[in-house]
Amino acid sequence: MAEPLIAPSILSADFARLGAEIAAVAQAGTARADWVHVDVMDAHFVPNLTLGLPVVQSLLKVADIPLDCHLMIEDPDRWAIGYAEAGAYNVTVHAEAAKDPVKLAKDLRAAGAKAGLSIKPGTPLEPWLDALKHYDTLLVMSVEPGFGGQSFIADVLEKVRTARRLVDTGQLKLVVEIDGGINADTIEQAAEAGVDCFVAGSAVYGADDPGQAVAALRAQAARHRAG
Ligand SMILES: O=C(CO)[C@H](O)[C@H](O)COP(=O)(O)O
Ligand SMILES: [Fe+2]
Repeated sequence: MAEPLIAPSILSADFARLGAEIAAVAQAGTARADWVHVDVMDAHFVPNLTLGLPVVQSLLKVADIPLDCHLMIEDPDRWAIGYAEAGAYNVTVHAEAAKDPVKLAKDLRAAGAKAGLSIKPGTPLEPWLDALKHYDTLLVMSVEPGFGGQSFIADVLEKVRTARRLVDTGQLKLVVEIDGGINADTIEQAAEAGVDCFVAGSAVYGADDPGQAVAALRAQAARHRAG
């Protein structure tokens, strides 16, 4: 299996210095993150409000690293395409909010982005397996979406194991990503279950040295990868 991917979430970064906070995990070397995770929340699909397309467009001008946009919004069928057209590397929409997930994935890919589908902790994987054939990433939420710094919900690892099996047997071709409560205490069980990409917000931006936290999490995940 390829090296684990680490995607720091800027939800826990200083919003007054987002460019510098991204640069802190984009230095060359082992401290460089693979993607930077951007949590877009609209105060409707989730109770919290963060940032939207104008901020992402500005970040894309200064960020020297792929942006992984996690859209926790109502009506992604209407709004997600803007993030792809702006140049986001991966655009993830929620299965619970998408009206036509297959068309959405095709549109995101046609606009040049990778397409991601996310499921909340209580959402089963099975109903989405056909749609996932059109997606590049599956984002398994391991906290209820809306806030950083919550505790990891280990029950979701069963969905990760199923997705890993389907990828390893060639039935799906996507990156298995996990989001919520990932830190030095939880990353090993997620790695053992078969996660490819680990989102970490508070564990990276709450650390004294965010780059060092990226390197440490990646090394820890690599030692515990499945397969
Ligand atoms: O999507 C999210 C919350 O809805 C965040 O990406 C996630 O919670 C990251 O923060 P932490 O690692 O602190 O849990
Ligand atoms: Fe997220």
